[in-house]
Amino acid sequence: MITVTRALHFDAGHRIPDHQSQCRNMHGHRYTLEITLSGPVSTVDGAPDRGMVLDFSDVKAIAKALIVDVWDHAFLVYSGDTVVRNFLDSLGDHKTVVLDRIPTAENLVRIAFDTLAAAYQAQYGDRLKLTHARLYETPNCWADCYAAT
Ligand SMILES: Nc1nc2c(c(=O)[nH]1)N=C([C@H](O)[C@H](O)COP(=O)(O)OP(=O)(O)OP(=O)(O)O)CN2
Ligand SMILES: [Zn+2]
Repeated sequence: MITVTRALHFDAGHRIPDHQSQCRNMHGHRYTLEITLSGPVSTVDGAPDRGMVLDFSDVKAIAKALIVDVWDHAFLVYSGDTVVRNFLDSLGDHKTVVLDRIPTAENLVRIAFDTLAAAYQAQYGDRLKLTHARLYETPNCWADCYAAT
């Protein structure tokens, strides 16, 4: 089995409301999301994806539509973070994404993985499997989510 990995980048704001240190402040990151799919390499004569598991641009298309375009230049806020939600609401036309969990790297990569696993499955069936997603919050800090085996 071969895997292919595509990296995508986006900028977003967040805060960790109960954090003991500086991450309780509203701040932003340039996130990197890495998507890894596994599957057989196409051997279909004349097929545009011959020799590929999946064209990198097709890996990108779904992740861009469902995660990057939704989170890019948004503020990712926990639904229970009432004070910040009220502030963001007061701004009117602001790109805010309300999440059902605190926007740590761990929770964000889980949301991304679950969203994308369902989408790749819907598009490509059992031919491909999302096996791994990695989300970098900073160049030094990231979280991984793996498919259940
Ligand atoms: N397990 C987690 N720990 C932390 C998370 C997280 O999502 N999961 N998030 C943060 C902060 O939001 C921030 O992203 C990390 O800041 P920091 O530790 O400062 O990361 P840097 O790469 O900038 O490290 P420096 O030492 O400042 O260079 C905190 N913890
Ligand atoms: Zn942060």
